[in-house]
Amino acid sequence: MNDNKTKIWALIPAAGIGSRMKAELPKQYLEIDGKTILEHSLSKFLDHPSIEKVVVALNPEDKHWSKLKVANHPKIKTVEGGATRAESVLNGLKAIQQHDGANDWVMVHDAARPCLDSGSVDALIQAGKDSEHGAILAIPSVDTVKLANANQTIDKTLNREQIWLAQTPQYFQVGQLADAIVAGLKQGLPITDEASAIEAQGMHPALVIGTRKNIKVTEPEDMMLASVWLAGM
Ligand SMILES: Nc1ccn([C@@H]2O[C@H](COP(=O)(O)OP(=O)(O)OP(=O)(O)O)[C@@H](O)[C@H]2O)c(=O)n1
Ligand SMILES: C[C@](O)(CO)[C@H](O)COP(=O)(O)O
Repeated sequence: MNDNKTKIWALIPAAGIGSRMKAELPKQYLEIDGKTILEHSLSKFLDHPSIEKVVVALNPEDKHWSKLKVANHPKIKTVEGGATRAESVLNGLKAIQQHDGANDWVMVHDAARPCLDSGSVDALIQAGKDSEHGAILAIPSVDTVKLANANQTIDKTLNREQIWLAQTPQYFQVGQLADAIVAGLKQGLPITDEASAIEAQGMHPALVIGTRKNIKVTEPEDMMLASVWLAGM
C-alpha cells in the first residue's frame, strides 16, 4: 500500500525492435505529429507532479535515443534493456533499487502506448493507496472470447464478465515486483506483463478501468489510430 509520502518512479521499457511493425526504425522512434511515440509516452510522466524520476530501458544497440531533445531531461535516467520485455523491466527495477528505492512504487508503461491520459495515471495512484498487491490499467472485453484448440478450432467460450484486457501502466512496489520477476524468470514462466509475475506469487493486483484509446502500437495500422487519438488529447 502506498501513501501520500510514497516516492513514485516511472519505468519505460523501450528496448524492443518492433518486429511486427515492419518499419525501418524501432516503432518507438516513429513520429506522430512531430514527436516520436516514445516522447509521447514519456511526456505523461515527465509532466506529472507525482512522478519523481523516469527510468528508460534502451536497446544496447540503440542509435536514436541520444538524438532526442528529451535525452537530457533531468528527470530521466537510462539503463540497458534485456533480451525480453521482462528482463528490460528487471534491469530498470535494479537501477531503482540501487537508489534505495525498494520501498518506492513504480509505474511500468510500454514505450509503445503513446495515448495514455493523465487521469488514468491519477486513478492508478489512487488504487495503489488501497491495494497491498498493486494495480494495473485494463479494459473489460467488449467481444465474446473463445478458447482455441491447437488446430484453430474453438474449445469453448469464456465468461466475458471475467475477461479484462491488460494495459499499462502497471503499478507496484519496486521490491515486490523485482522479487516476483526474478522468481518468475527462474521458473521459466511467460512474463508478458508485470501483473503476471505478481499473480504467479499468489497475489491479486487490482484492475483499474482504463480507456480504449490507450492502445499498444503494434502493427502498421495502429499508427493511424494513435495519431487520431493523440490529435484529440
Ligand atoms: N526486449 C525488449 C522487448 C520489448 N521491450 C519493450 O516492451 C514494450 C512492449 O513490447 P512490444 O510492443 O512487443 O514491442 P517490441 O518487442 O518492440 O515489438 P515486437 O514484439 O513486434 O518485436 C515496448 O515498449 C518495447 O520497446 C523492451 O523494453 N525490451
Ligand atoms: C504489457 C502489455 O502491454 C499488456 O497488455 C503486453 O503484455 C505486452 O505484450 P508484447 O507482446 O510484449 O507487446
